[in-house]
Amino acid sequence: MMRTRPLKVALLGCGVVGSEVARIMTTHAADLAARIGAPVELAGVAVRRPDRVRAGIDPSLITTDATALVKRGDIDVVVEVIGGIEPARTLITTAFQHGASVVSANKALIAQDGAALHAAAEEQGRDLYYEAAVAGAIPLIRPLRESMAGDKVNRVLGIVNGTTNFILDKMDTTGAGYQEALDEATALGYAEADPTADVEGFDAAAKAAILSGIAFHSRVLLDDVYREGMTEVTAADFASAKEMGCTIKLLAICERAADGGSVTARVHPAMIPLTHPLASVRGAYNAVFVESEAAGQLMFYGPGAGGSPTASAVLGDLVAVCRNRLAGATGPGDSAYAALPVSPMGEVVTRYHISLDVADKPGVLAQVATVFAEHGVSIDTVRQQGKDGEASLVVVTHRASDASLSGVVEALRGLDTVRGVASIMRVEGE
Ligand SMILES: NC(=O)C1=CN([C@@H]2O[C@H](COP(=O)(O)OP(=O)(O)OC[C@H]3O[C@@H](n4cnc5c(N)ncnc54)[C@H](O)[C@@H]3O)[C@@H](O)[C@H]2O)C=CC1
Ligand SMILES: N[C@@H](CC=O)C(=O)O
Ligand code: NA
Repeated sequence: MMRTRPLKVALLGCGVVGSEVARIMTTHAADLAARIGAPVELAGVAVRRPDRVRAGIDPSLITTDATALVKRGDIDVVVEVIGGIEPARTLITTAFQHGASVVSANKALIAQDGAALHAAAEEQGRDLYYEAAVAGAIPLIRPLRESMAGDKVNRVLGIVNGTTNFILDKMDTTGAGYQEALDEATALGYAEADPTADVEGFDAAAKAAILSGIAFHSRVLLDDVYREGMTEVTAADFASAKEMGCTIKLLAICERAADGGSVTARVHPAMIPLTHPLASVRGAYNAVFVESEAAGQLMFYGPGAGGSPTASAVLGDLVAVCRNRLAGATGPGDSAYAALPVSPMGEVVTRYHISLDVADKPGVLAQVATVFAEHGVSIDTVRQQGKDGEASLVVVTHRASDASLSGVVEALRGLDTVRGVASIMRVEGE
């Protein structure tokens, strides 16, 4: 039966995502009410620039005082789409204290303060949902938290940042320059307020921390995630990748150690074979593989960024949280009981593609090969191209630990015949 008294929603932030949340709430009001069992009313919209024209939003709902809005006491759900750590963190905490549940898209905040925010929600008997925070529209948090709650996840691997995938895709397929592609991604609403978060891998690392925590029922913080961005990926790297039948993607990889006693989480560019499903993930799309003991391999794919796709995930959470409120219940909260430690990057084992500038003279190849052998790193293939006394040497290794590879690189830099290490890239997905 439909309840007549509406559930009241406060929207914090009305930018790329917030404006789409407001639009869908208005245009789909009747369907949302039918699905929830009560009307959902936009009761206030906190913005920074009140003079801006906001189509479809009653101007009387607009306020610049987000704190007063979350303190009103009659708000059932606060939707936080401001982004950043403060004032978002204080506003969410205040919302719980004043009886509201919270839906957020804020991966930076959840990765940093998720445990404290979950505790605040639990203390007040309220919900904290954030499906939009990881991989935009793709249902990933709830499948991991709920659908897979009876299974044992061993690995989560994928593309979780739309902006960088958009840029890398453009660089690879159209030869576009980095800045040009980034400007386009920003104009399309994919990039963070400060796109450094995207291109330097902080956004993907926040998502990897959230995913690892949920997948492995452990506390994984942003600082636990090894991070390399994609700003140093060059056209030459794409050319090398092509020669190997690969392309380059910024990947997030969260793994349980073989002995089950620890986990690792990392974000870095990697070469992947063109035949791998991740290679055909284009534009701002994301795709994530989840490997678990009972289910085997699952793939989640869809739009990872953009106002409307992200609003879809926010609205899904809003419906879930509203249903919980009507039932007088809360959804599943934080789960970190396994408390698995996070191992350092040195223990990660994978393959490497190393490009060296070397002197083009007899014995260099043997010298280089000896360095690899001395560090226990086995070589898969070597390709050499010589020109005017200089040569480039491309070495692809078998699986080796990151610590061993670092030892190799340091030793190579010490060789007179090695003029420079032009690039080092991990090779995944084989
Ligand atoms: N744009 C996207 O594709 C996605 C964004 N997200 C997340 O969603 C959140 C919002 O992102 P966007 O909408 O893209 O950002 P945006 O920058 O377009 O919108 C944020 C809005 O919040 C407003 N704001 C800032 N401080 C405020 C305050 N104290 N009170 C009221 N309003 C305030 C800003 O003026 C801006 O209009 C971020 O946490 C972001 O990481 C998550 C997934 C995808
Ligand atoms: N800036 C982010 C937005 C979605 O999370 C991205 O590009 O993926
Ligand atoms: Na999602």
